[in-house]
Amino acid sequence: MKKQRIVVKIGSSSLTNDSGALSEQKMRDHVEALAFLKQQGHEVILISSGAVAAGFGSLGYPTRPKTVAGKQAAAAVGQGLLMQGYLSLFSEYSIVPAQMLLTREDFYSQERFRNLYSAMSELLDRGMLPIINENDSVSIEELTFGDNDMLSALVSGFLHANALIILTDINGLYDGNPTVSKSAKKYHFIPTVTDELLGVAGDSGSSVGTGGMKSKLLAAKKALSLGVSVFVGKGEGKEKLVDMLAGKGDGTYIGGPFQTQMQMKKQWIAHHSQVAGVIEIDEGAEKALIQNGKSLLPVGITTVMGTFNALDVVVVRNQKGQMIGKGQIHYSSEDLQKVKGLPSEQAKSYSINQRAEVIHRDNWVTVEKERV
Ligand SMILES: Nc1ncnc2c1ncn2[C@@H]1O[C@H](COP(=O)(O)OP(=O)(O)O)[C@@H](O)[C@H]1O
Ligand SMILES: N[C@@H](CCC(=O)OP(=O)(O)O)C(=O)O
Repeated sequence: MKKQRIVVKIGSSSLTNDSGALSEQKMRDHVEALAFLKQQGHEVILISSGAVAAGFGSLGYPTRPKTVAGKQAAAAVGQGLLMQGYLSLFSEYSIVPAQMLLTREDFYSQERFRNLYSAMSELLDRGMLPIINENDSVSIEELTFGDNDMLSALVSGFLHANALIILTDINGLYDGNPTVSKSAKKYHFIPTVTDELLGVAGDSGSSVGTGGMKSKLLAAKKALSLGVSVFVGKGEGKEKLVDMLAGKGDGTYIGGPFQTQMQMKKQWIAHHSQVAGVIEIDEGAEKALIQNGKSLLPVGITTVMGTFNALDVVVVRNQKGQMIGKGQIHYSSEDLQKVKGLPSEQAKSYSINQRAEVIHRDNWVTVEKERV
């Protein structure tokens, strides 16, 4: 099989024993399978939960803490224990893990996003095995991922992974929560994530997991939109991940292998950037952007709303007030107010790169029309 880039996410429930503490036996099983996958020549990125589960006992909590401070303290203790476990187990295969702790903000800023990409590429080029978790002990509550499902989807998208494997304590998605309904039936393959499927996916069944099957499906939906197919399930033994990759896994396959990959920058513009303002364009400019695949020029701009800097991302709407896309802009709002409606020759000295385009076609993403 051709060398592939595989992101594997392991949930807390698949790393802990009945009392909620880290299970060395479970970790050993995962590490053996990850090492085997890597030995087949694939690039492997691990998203591992388990920091809170690993740490709460040492802090004297009887169960997984519910408060933010409690979880952050537990993660601060547990992340070290988790990595200690991985370092020692991977050393048996001469694999060097590299810890990366991320927050949601790392996906908002293009500079951080770019840095993250370079660091990750360097690690992979040098044969390391990145192990990613949310930076729980510093994450601000409103900005947390909460569980690592969405984080794994975003990472697999921006790394253009060939597959995202989400390992959990259940062998896939059922048409009802199987811990509640014994007659629930398993889906082996779903081409896409519909609202109906989201309706049957419930919360976590365990005291250590967060988000349950619902958050896995939401993550799968995001991964599919970023061009990555997903598997959700469980397994045991050295060959479990290789089997999952080969379509022989015990779980649910979501999407297919033929999803198109968006360019990294467009992906960032479409899904991770924060919108800083709105501009309105005339009909000629709309046609040039949408139908002719051209860049947006100052002459087509009719209205500028909000305060933004050059290189921020803005929403573009048409004369009917419909959002038609998003793009990275080459003028600040102040300068765009001055040059809107002007010919390119007169406008270009105000742009960040002295070129006339307001949004270059390479930095433009068309979206389905919606009202803004
Ligand atoms: N429709 C469903 N199909 C399968 N599992 C479901 C469903 N609805 C809820 N669940 C629950 O989701 C749990 C897995 O999620 P979670 O506990 O968050 O795991 P993890 O720690 O791996 O992220 C399962 O153990 C199961 O109880
Ligand atoms: N970042 C947290 C993950 C929280 C969590 O429980 O996530 P998950 O088990 O993936 O549903 C940790 O390491 O404990």
